[in-house]
Amino acid sequence: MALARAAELVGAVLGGGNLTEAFEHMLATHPGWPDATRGAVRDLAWSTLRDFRRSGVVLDRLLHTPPAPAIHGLLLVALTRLRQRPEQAHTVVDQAVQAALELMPGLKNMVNGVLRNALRQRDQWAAWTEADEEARLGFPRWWIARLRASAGEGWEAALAAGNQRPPMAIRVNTRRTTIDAALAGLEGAGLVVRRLDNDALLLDRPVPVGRLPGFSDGLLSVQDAGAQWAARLLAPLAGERVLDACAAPGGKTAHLLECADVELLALELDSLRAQRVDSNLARLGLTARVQVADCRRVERWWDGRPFDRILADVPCSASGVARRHPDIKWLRRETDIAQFAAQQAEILDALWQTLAPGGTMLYVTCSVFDEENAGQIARFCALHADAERVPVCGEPDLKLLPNAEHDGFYYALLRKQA
Ligand SMILES: C[S@@+](CC[C@H](N)C(=O)[O-])C[C@H]1O[C@@H](n2cnc3c(N)ncnc32)[C@H](O)[C@@H]1O
Repeated sequence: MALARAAELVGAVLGGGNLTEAFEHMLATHPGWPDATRGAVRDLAWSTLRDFRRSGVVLDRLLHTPPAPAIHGLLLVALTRLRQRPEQAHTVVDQAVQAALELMPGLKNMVNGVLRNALRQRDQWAAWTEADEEARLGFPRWWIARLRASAGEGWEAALAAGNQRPPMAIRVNTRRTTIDAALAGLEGAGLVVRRLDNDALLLDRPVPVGRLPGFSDGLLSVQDAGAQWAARLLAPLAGERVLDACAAPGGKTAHLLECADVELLALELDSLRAQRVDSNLARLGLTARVQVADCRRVERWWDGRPFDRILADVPCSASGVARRHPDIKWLRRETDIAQFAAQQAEILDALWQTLAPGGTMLYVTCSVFDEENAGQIARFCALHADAERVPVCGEPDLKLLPNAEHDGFYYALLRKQA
């Protein structure tokens, strides 16, 4: 059953769909699924898509043309499973044939034949993978080239980390508890936790949020450790006017409000996503004004009172979080990067007008590509003579590449001359 449902999800992505949306839709149509089923389907679909091209190179040897997305998805899922559980080969093939019967009965024999053929050539898989850069590194060729150019010598480790299951980190709501008390609570619940430099609490392995003591009472949130730099770096002070220009789902909005009593305006373009900001804040006992707006259309939302601090957590390629959203590897095109960069430039230029002289703006992406990061900030500073760079952790900017502790992020801090 898990195989057929995961195949549908992978097939949806092969057809150009969004993985998270497809999964949410599937859960909505199967409300009775136990946690174990949800987890199994998710794990299989996500790991298949994370293994970009590894199963694809095997299929390329066995099929001249790719079949319909659902069956193509099924073959990729089954090959991924065969790599994960070689000792269960016959069970996996039988399950795949059952899944084919359900998805496209006419292709049952083809699925059986391809998988048995693949198994007969299993000792070749490693060599086929090794000979194909995309399969060996698990990312599209253009992505590898860009990361190599942007990240220096850390590029290969960043790709390897980007193929792993992501870590899980906790943010403590310091309005309701202390870091020490939260740490003790997590350890008391049998979890192994490490406190990082920015007070993010890193779990040794992901757990369902239901296992986090105090989650429903708003003591804790799940937020990647890399994302927990934003509020620290922007460092708002009590009484300041703060703009969070691209806010949903509201992780950083909440963190800013946990740090200081500020007057915060949270803007979000997508009205459905804006509701998630409201619900996150409600769980944590925090308040802000949440407004659905395009932050670039300043004349539509700004009352003319300048902000002391602005968080610009802009839309981006999300190349730093691909292990959480592995459909990105399959769906992004290299030409998308210039489009994101153009959109980011518009956002930065628009928001700058609303920043008070002497105020600071934090630019954030979860991208690992220079064009969206340091290149974007260099462009901005060249155009705005009143912008000065503020060092971040002693460096011009903070470039976090994905690793075992955090996802990939970019941070740059700008001050408007007084
Ligand atoms: C990287 S996400 C923000 C994540 C969020 N800051 C957090 O930590 O939870 C970018 C968000 O910006 C929104 N967005 C994109 N373009 C926008 C625009 N022009 N104005 C306002 N929001 C925008 C997207 O819908 C998306 O929710």
